[in-house]
Amino acid sequence: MGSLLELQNISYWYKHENKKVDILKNISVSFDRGIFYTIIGPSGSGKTTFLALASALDVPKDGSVLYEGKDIKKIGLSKFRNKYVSIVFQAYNLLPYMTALQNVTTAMEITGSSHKNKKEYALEMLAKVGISADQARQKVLTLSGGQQQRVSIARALCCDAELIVADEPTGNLDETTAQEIVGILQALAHNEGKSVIVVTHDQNIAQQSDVVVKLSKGSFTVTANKEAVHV
Ligand SMILES: Nc1ncnc2c1ncn2[C@@H]1O[C@H](COP(=O)(O)OP(=O)(O)OP(=O)(O)O)[C@@H](O)[C@H]1O
Repeated sequence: MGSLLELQNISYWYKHENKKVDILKNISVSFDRGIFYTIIGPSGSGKTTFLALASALDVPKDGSVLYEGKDIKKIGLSKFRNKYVSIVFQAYNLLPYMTALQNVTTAMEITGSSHKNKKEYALEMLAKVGISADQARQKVLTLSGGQQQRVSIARALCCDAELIVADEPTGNLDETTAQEIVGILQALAHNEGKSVIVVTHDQNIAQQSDVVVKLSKGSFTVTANKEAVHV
């Protein structure tokens, strides 16, 4: 089976005072199901830009992004964003005055989820990431940072995308809670066959991932932490 997501000869640059500033130069990386990837690199190395291209929040200046071998432009960028990829943000991006459950069911409605009983499925996804039925009925404002990030992961799961991308998902959390969130993301890859791509500054998280993509000065290196993983 081919890769789930493939970035082919991707380049990205910004224009700054009429000069071209290269951020990513001719990068090719593939992402497979069942693998937990981390993207690391110094501040400004283009990690967030990379994730934005992988999740169609932006388009590369050069090169293409393929999903199951098909150019995501052909799939349609908004359809790809809605149906094929789920994004977890550092700042959770939940609707604060809604309950955890409403946050998840609202996302299911927006993405046109085909689940018949949305509430039941949302509760199941929330339970999977450690949010009880009681907590699910609380306004997210009243939940801790770690609980809010769990809710945002449950929201990411509810649209059944095989590809989950996360930008510094543990950036606002203490070490213990961060480790729990990493455990959840790891389990999604290893037990549920998702392709999980996490941008992080944290070396400890990178060490726990299966494959590390390191960005530096526009170029990149890919290292497998596990011998069984081909890169
Ligand atoms: N809209 C923009 N216009 C010009 N330059 C930009 C723009 N957005 C980002 N950049 C620059 O592109 C570079 C890469 O940014 P990016 O956010 O992808 O890096 P990063 O590795 O995620 O950084 P950090 O770890 O600090 O979040 C940075 O130098 C940033 O200043």
